[in-house]
Amino acid sequence: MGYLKKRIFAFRVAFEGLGLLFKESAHARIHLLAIVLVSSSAIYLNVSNSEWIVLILCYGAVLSLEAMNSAIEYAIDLSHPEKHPLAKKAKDIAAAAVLIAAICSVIIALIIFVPKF
Ligand SMILES: Nc1ncnc2c1ncn2[C@@H]1O[C@H](COP(=O)(O)OP(=O)(O)OP(=O)(O)O)[C@@H](O)[C@H]1O
Repeated sequence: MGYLKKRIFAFRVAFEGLGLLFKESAHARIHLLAIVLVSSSAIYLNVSNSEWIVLILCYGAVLSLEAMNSAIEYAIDLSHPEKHPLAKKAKDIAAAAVLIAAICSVIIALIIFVPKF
């Protein structure tokens, strides 16, 4: 496979992964709904460019960590389908990463939106 074909293939599988994420993870779909609702409010309340940049960084952080969380869950289920305390730790800590980003995003959204009311 040539260099360009390899790069195009890598993009294609990454987009396939994105499709899988929203197909298989209810949490990812909930995050997407939250993004649509927050963005609609941001348009309605005419937030500034810098506020948009912070919101988009939050969207990226939450969705990326949700994708990593799902990938870690699949990797653990593949490598160790039986119950194991380390599998539990790995999955719980991966879920905590999403939670941290989500809590920070809610605080940021409050800082941006509350003064506008
Ligand atoms: N192999 C395992 N050994 C021990 N505990 C596990 C194991 N698999 C899952 N668990 C526990 O069950 C919880 C839920 O795991 P699961 O893989 O079902 O993810 P989930 O949170 O339901 O994510 P999703 O909704 O995206 O499927 C984990 O956070 C962990 O506490």
